[in-house]
Amino acid sequence: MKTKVLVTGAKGQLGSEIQKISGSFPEIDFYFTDVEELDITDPWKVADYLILNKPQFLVNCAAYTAVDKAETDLETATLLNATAVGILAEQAADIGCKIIHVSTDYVFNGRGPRPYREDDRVDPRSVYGSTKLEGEVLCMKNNPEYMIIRTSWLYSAFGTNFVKTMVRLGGEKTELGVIADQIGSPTNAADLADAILTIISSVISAEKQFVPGIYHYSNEGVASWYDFTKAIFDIAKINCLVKPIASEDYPSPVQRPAYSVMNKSKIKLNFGLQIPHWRDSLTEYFQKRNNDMATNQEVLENVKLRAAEWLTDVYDEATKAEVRRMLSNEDPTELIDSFYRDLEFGTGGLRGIMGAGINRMNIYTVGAATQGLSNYLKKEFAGLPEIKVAICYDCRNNSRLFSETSADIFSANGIKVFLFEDLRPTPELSFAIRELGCQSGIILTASHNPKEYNGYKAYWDDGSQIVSPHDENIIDEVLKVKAIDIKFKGDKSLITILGADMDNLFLEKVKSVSISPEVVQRQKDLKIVYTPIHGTGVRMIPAALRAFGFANIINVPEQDVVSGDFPTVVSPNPEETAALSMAIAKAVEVDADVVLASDPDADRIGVAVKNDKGEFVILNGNQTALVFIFYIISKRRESNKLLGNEFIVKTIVTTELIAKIAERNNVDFYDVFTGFKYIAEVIRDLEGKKVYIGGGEESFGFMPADFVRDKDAVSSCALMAEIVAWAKDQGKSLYEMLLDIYLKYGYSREKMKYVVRKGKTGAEEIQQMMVNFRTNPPKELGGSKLKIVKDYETLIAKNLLSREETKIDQKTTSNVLQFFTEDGTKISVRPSGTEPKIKFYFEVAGEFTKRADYDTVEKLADEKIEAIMQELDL
Ligand SMILES: NC(=O)C1=CN([C@@H]2O[C@H](COP(=O)(O)OP(=O)(O)OC[C@H]3O[C@@H](n4cnc5c(N)ncnc54)[C@H](OP(=O)(O)O)[C@@H]3O)[C@@H](O)[C@H]2O)C=CC1
Ligand SMILES: Cc1cn([C@H]2C[C@H](O)[C@@H](COP(=O)(O)OP(=O)(O)O[C@H]3O[C@@H](C)C(=O)[C@@H](O)[C@H]3O)O2)c(=O)[nH]c1=O
Repeated sequence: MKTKVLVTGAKGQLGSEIQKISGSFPEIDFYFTDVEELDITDPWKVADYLILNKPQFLVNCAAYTAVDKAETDLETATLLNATAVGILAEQAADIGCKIIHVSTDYVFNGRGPRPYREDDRVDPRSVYGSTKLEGEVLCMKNNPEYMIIRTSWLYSAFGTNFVKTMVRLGGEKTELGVIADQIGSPTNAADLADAILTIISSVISAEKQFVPGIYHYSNEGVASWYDFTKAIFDIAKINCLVKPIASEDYPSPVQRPAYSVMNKSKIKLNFGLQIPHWRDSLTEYFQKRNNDMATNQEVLENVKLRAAEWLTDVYDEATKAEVRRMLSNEDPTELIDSFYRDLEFGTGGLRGIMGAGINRMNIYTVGAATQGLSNYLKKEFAGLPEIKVAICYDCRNNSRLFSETSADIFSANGIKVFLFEDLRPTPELSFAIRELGCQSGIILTASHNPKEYNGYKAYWDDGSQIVSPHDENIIDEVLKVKAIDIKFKGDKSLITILGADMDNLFLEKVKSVSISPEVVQRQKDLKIVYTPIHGTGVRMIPAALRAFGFANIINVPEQDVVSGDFPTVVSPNPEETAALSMAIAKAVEVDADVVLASDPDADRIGVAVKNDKGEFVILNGNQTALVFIFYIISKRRESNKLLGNEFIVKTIVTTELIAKIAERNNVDFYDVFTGFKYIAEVIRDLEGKKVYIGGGEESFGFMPADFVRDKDAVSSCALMAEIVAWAKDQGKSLYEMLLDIYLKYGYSREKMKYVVRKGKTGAEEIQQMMVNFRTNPPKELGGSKLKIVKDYETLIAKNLLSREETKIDQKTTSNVLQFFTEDGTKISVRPSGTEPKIKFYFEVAGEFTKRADYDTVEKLADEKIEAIMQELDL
């Protein structure tokens, strides 16, 4: 699970720099807020936000920084720099969240004879300085887990600051007087941002300790404002004469400290930081700025040309108006983002932010996808008298518009369309494709992405997402389509609306997933809290639970509201505690047996259960899959429903315990590449020969039956409730049952970590990492010898001890490497196909023989994973 870090004042200089580098800290889940999202002076909003999102760290970058203005605005400066800090610190402490608060050199009087140390006497000489000091005091008092980082003379590419003012004045004037008797250390906010995140990261990895206290951080070196200006003009090649002046020659409401150099030994020592000299950092600042400007100019010209094409009559008026607005906006960011590349139709379909432009989800990009798919279907199924597709959509904004547009386009191409009357879960689409004998189907959904996104997934005639060779072929067709080629004018006679009839057929099938109806009957009052997190699950999952026989389904009314804005959550992702927090609160209130959740398109499932301390904890994806497989096999065995021709499927990065359960029970099992389309492929290959009884992967997805050929949260929620009922029937909780599984089959702990490397150089770095792992695999991991290396690119498994090589049984190759050690550790490495990431999946075994040892065993396993991560330099 990632560590959650809340950043307040995130649109200021420092906050923006933190945002800019946040991608390099994949272990952190960032929550960026500024006054619109979280006004830190509002105690109620702060309390709600913290309780809902439960960050582990809070970095406060919000402040009143207008030094002169503060002199006549004591009230606001105090509220923001002092009172609000006290509130943040206190409320953070209430939820066990550490606070890193940023303060200033202006807390000193500026008469120091040597660089200020953290414990030197404070004596602010301005309202800004004294309110910041008050904030420090309240922060320390209200949260024992605090770090105060005092910095000085910040500048950055964002916001207004001394560097930007000087560049502007230098361009306007031929001569400038700048104070030479005030000495300090200019600080590039990018360096401070990096220092803060490095500190947090090293605390997360337990490499360093969070030692509460005050710390000083600025760039190395000393300068007067005059020296600083000279350097700015020098580096930026600005032709303006700088003259040194005295403080009294530059009258202002606040006389700035004469000397505010700070001693930084403490922060350097405690966290091993290397701090750049201010002059080097300033040079780098201008280099970056120049590079950005040059690239931006080139990109901008190109983007403007592409945007101009969207002003022709092929596009509707609303779209044209939107493009005109972007073109006339002084800030070109939105225009660039919307037009700098084509939104890619990949093997998983489309996914992107909604809006006008070639890199956005809109009726033209969706239209091109549908037109391309139509062209391919007509070639591929030319021999059929009729081609049929099913269309489904989720709760997202525009999902309905995009599905209706697609229905028109398919029908305009002579294809028969079955369109759901209203939102429905992804698994129901998969079912409907099979039930209606369609050749293809699409769903408009962006799964659990943020609300700005939408997406388009394409399915084949077996109800599975498209696989090779159709995926590449469809991509080729889509790439050929131009806006003018899209046939938007639908043929309504070819469009049939699907509704309750299909729902009933689907529910009948879902009901057949139940293995122990008698247990459900006995435990029909099981208290189940269920949340659809504003998505499609609300349509079918409570109905599925009732169809199984459960009668006590407790909802979270606020989250039953269907909405593409996901108003009660930051991210509608059922694997995140924040998304489940309302459901868990409800579960605590009613003392529920289980919390179930589904993501917006109801393909993925979240499960929370009470642990031995009575707290609700979320099962990870491996645990969920493990529980399902354990139950399915055990229960089938118990009721003589294992006939010998059954099989299960998991993905290669999913826990090996599942394989163990299958092996010990003589059930065939297959290991496939990540993605349910590969699980579906195995089912297709074994159709009529063997019986599929379940399959899943670590990504919180499970597929209990083959009438759906994708992740299915509808059947999964109902079956998970049955499992909880089964455990309860034996006087156990699901948590206890999970521990039983570990006791019987062995304990393993899993974790995933990804490393982000952006841009062209990042992609090269990721490739290089894979090359290094291939040519020079680690000899030992976590104190145990490496035994087997599986390379899915060559499909060869090497036993390093016996030197034996065996072939891996997979239909295609994939850029994945796996390391297995003698003591049962498995590490899988694979670059993401769609994002600038390389993913590492860890699984370590543990010695677990007594329930009472569980916490210790888990802790040891976590430590082992951390140690391996360090060995791999992650
Ligand atoms: N700038 C400097 O030279 C130095 C700054 N510092 C300290 O470093 C920290 C970061 O400074 P810097 O990035 O320059 O500050 P900025 O002024 O650039 O950013 C502060 C941010 O806080 C936001 N904000 C204002 N009111 C609220 C509110 N009620 N709730 C939430 N956010 C709010 C501001 O929004 P809006 O702009 O809309 O008001 C702004 O985006 C501060 O603590 C500052 O005191 C220390 C030494 C030097
Ligand atoms: C524009 C200008 C400023 N100056 C002087 C005035 C002042 O003493 C000094 C810096 O001016 P500024 O107003 O940019 O600096 P100021 O806003 O005081 O900067 C401070 O901001 C707060 C938030 C902090 O915490 C401090 O560390 C410090 O960075 O430069 C000149 O001498 N000539 C000029 O033309």
